[in-house]
Amino acid sequence: MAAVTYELIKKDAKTKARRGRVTTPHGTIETPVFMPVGTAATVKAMRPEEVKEMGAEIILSNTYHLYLRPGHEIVREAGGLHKFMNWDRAILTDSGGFQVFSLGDLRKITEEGVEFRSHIDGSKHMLSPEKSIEVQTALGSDIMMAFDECAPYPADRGYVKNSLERTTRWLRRCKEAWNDRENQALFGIMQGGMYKDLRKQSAEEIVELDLPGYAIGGLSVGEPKELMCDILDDCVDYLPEDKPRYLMGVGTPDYLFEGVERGVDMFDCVLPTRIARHGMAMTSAGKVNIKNAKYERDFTPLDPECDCYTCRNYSRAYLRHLFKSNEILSAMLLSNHNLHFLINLMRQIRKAIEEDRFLEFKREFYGKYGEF
Ligand SMILES: CNc1nc2c(CC[C@H]3O[C@@H](OC)[C@H](O)[C@@H]3OC)c3nc(N)[nH]c(=O)c3cc2[nH]1
Ligand SMILES: [Zn+2]
Repeated sequence: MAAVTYELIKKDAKTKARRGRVTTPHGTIETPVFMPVGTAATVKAMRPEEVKEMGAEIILSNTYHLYLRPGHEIVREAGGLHKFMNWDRAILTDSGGFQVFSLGDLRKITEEGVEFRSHIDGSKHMLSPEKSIEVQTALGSDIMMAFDECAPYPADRGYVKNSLERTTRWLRRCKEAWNDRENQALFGIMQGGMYKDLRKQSAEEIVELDLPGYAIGGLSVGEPKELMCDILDDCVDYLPEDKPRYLMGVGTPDYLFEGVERGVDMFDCVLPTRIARHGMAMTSAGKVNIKNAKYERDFTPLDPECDCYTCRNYSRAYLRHLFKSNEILSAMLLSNHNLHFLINLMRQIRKAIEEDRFLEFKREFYGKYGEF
């Protein structure tokens, strides 16, 4: 029995949006889904009970960060990531490919893998397909991402073609190193930059390996939104209909709608918790910078349409006070709200697809949310 399976429940009548369910060894995931990011084995400022209470069925963590600190052997000795971080639902781990290119002090890419210096202490390391799978096996995540190169944007066609072909060779090596297939799934990652023919080539090469799920990588890397949507218009369809499709690093509400509309099932983004720590909230009436002086005597909830713990118990004036006073509770309360907001938005999107009113819901949301 494969570790991860996908069931298509309903397709939207007017768009490629689809409602589905992913089954994993640590429970099922209703899709489309927004996955909270827990890079260093914690969803920042949140206790697992709170993340569970808001309805999250899967969270993400990161090979690059956990390999460098505390080290995957320590997590293995702790009984794996689920035990270590007290999270008994599903976990997806990224392979480290993206972080090596965006965080580490990049030394060089070879056919073998990538040599880099740790962003923590400058020590030298090598991540390869085999090493990435070894680390993710030690972490015990339900879904392991293949070790890939996320091509930079912009990048010329020749570079992108060579890079995607190496990523495919790395994926074959990841599949060779993938052993516990009953308990851990391996997802391939499509690359190909902003070149539709290269996206098709990458998709054909990775789908040939018949993996349990596939991600669309190499996007949300600084390209204009229109360009990302244009690429997605075609490349989602290059992936099989009976497997989950994960768009990596996406995103804010508008990007979630655009991705769902084009048939994407899974999303992740660090923004909800990252902007929360700077006092920026996502609300049904658009973004709110709670540090703004206009909230000094505003004793109404952050978002009157939100039923999260923060909106039920605290006022904007109090949240502003916490941020102005640099209180730790500020990050906790606003992270809770922002995650709840996105998880709740996906719940409403799933319901809209079930009721064949996805486009109407999207228009209604855009009308209220204002500028993104
Ligand atoms: C933000 N835009 C973006 N993120 C991306 C990530 C990291 C997500 C991962 O990195 C962390 O957030 C930066 C999250 O923890 C997430 O974990 C899975 C990608 N990872 C891989 N392996 N390949 C890609 O092509 C890729 C593209 C991305 N575009
Ligand atoms: Zn709220």
